[in-house]
Amino acid sequence: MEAPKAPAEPSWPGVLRTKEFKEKIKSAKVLCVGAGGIGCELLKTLVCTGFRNIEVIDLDTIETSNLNRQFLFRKHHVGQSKANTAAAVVQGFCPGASITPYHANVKEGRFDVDFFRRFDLVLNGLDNLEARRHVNRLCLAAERPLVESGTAGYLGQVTVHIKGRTECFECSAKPAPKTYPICTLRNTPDKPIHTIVWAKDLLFNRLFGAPDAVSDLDDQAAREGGQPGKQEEGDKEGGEGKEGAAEAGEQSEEARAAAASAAAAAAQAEDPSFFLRRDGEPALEYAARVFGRVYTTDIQRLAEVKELWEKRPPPRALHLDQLLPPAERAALQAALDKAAEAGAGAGASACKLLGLSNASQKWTPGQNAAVLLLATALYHTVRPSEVGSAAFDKDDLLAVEFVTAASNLRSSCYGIPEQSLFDAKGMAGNIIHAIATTNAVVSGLIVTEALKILAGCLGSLRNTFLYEVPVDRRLVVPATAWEPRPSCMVCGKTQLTLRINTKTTPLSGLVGAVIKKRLAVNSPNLMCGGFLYEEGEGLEEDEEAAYAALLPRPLRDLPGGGLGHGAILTVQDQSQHWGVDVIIAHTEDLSPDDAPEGFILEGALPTASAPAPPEQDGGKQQQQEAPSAAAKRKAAAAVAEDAAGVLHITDSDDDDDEQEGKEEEGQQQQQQQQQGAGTSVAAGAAAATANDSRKRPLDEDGDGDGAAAGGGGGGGGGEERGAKRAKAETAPAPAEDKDGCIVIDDDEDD
Ligand SMILES: Nc1ncnc2c1ncn2[C@@H]1O[C@H](COP(=O)(O)OP(=O)(O)OP(=O)(O)O)[C@@H](O)[C@H]1O
Ligand SMILES: [Zn+2]
Repeated sequence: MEAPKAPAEPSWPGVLRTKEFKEKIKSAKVLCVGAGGIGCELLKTLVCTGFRNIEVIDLDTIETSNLNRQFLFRKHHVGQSKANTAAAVVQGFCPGASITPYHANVKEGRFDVDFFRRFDLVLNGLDNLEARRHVNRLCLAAERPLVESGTAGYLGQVTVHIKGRTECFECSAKPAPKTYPICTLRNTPDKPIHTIVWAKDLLFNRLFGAPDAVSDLDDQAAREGGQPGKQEEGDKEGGEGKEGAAEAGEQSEEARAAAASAAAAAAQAEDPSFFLRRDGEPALEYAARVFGRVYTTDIQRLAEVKELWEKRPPPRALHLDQLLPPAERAALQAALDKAAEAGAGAGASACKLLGLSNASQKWTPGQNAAVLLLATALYHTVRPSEVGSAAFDKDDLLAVEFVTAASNLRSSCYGIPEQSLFDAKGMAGNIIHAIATTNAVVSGLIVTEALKILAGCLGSLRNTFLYEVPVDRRLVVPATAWEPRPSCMVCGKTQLTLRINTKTTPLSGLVGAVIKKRLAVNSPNLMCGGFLYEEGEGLEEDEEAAYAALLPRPLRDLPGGGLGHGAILTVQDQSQHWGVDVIIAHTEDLSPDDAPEGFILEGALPTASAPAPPEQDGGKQQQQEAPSAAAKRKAAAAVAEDAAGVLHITDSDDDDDEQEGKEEEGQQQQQQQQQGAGTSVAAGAAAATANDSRKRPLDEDGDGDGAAAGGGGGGGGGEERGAKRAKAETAPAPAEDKDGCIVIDDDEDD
């Protein structure tokens, strides 16, 4: 008799019950990148599942604000390395495990392809695109499977990336950096986010940041008279401000012309040294001088540019003496002296000194002025070494106080509603308040997919999405893991086209905005004919100097024939084992609306134009995924199948219309909530900076699956993928327990 054919793959989830597989879990080597909200849950879930060889990388230290959800950390850990602490704590409750921590950036050279090859699985719990893209490239180079994850409030997702079998992380387009028209930020703000971005990116940097930190915003405005500028927010590296994206390109020609005259007027009056504290100048007097310039004279000058105010009221200047009479300013001096005596240092807080203890209560204009003055003076008095190099950090209380007060004062000039410290912090830091349960569910899903990979059950792999209100009655929606996209610039073969003005764009612009930010290249190596430019470890000093000297030169005037129209630039990154060819297309007619970043990169990439806020994308995605009634029935069964061993949240019977109506209503509300929320997941393809509880769902753009606006490159392909996501499969449902949960029978089968 012929022997029955062995199944190509072990059966899922049955394989979980075998002794061999349990041994396999025990000996598997796992790399976790990130020990934050998802990472803490993940480490715990891994050891509870039986994994015993884990290495974890995280560059950060523990903040008080992490403690509400990063449950491995306690108050006494604040300030310590997340990786080291997480490893020690997990080791504490699972002494049999070997947990190796690295308090480091995953982009460091030591985490190279050989490092990645040591692992069976790579699991990401990161919060920014740049690091995610870097890990993706290393996993491809090392041929190691990657399970990616992201959460934002109640939203979350887990995706599986196996070279040659499923999409790589970069097959789907990711969001382009959000842009705000600079003329709006500088001259005509009309939303709280505009004044917050102005306070954070312009005024904060101008007073406390590195000398070049603000030049992007200032120079560009002066040069171009209001061309939209980049605005990247979010995590350490990137993020997104929700309202900005939709605004890029809102400006009419007239508004731009008016902005040009305003910018020219401002540029004329501009003397950067004005904002520096003079020798011997008392800190509070300096702060008052800045106040007078920013909120009195600058506003008065702007109000006089008539063209700007044809369709809106002009701003009203503020006068410090009216807001803060001299007696009150004297009290500020006493508070400042007290802080200096106490050696307040990094913990200095203007609010504490002023008794403003309720972070949810809006301040009066006088209180805003007091906070602004005191925060500025505190920087100079108790944190002087940081002046000239500070960068805004949402976890730095003094920085948040300064930004809140500075933006509120500007808002009151323009009749924009002021914000509480709590809300301003959320907007400045692009915070979506993290939900511990979402992180826990996501970590469970990561481990589920990791187990399937380890077991070789590749046919059972799923990308899974968590929603805030049921989509088709489901909060957890699985989809078959998508195939790689042949045109992907990372795992496939594609050439990109870069439309850029090669006469006026310097090499520094190409390297910074295109190569590093847009392409997420870590250590660029650029070649074209006789032209060569390199960065990274191992360069001699004279080489570094020679390359640095090329940076200010316009592209087409570079040595070796230049980077003019038709040139093919080969971009390589040794640290990522990755490269791509970029065809240069010279163009002089890029409008700020079409190319807010000053260039257009085409190919298998998102375009920079009109990126949609993730919240909106989330909504669109849900709409697009709303399947037909037949698909719904299938989907219910698919959930049952896919949820085996994971979660089962909804029943599949009683298919009544009333319920459907409620769900639709719920979805609409969810979309509205997401679109209208005062906080946002940061976008920022390369930048990104989505800090926070600022969790980013990886598909925040949504355009990779044809759902979102601005998805460049593969429209048709995108739709197909969207359809795939919605596609459900049928299979017999495993038995449920009385709570509707499907549980794995954990009995030994021997
Ligand atoms: N390049 C990187 N290398 C190593 N770790 C990184 C890198 N980028 C981000 N991380 C880590 O990924 C983790 C992401 O976790 P999470 O999103 O919870 O952020 P968080 O900073 O802990 O939270 P919050 O932003 O709300 O304060 C962080 O601990 C962060 O330090
Ligand atoms: Zn790819």
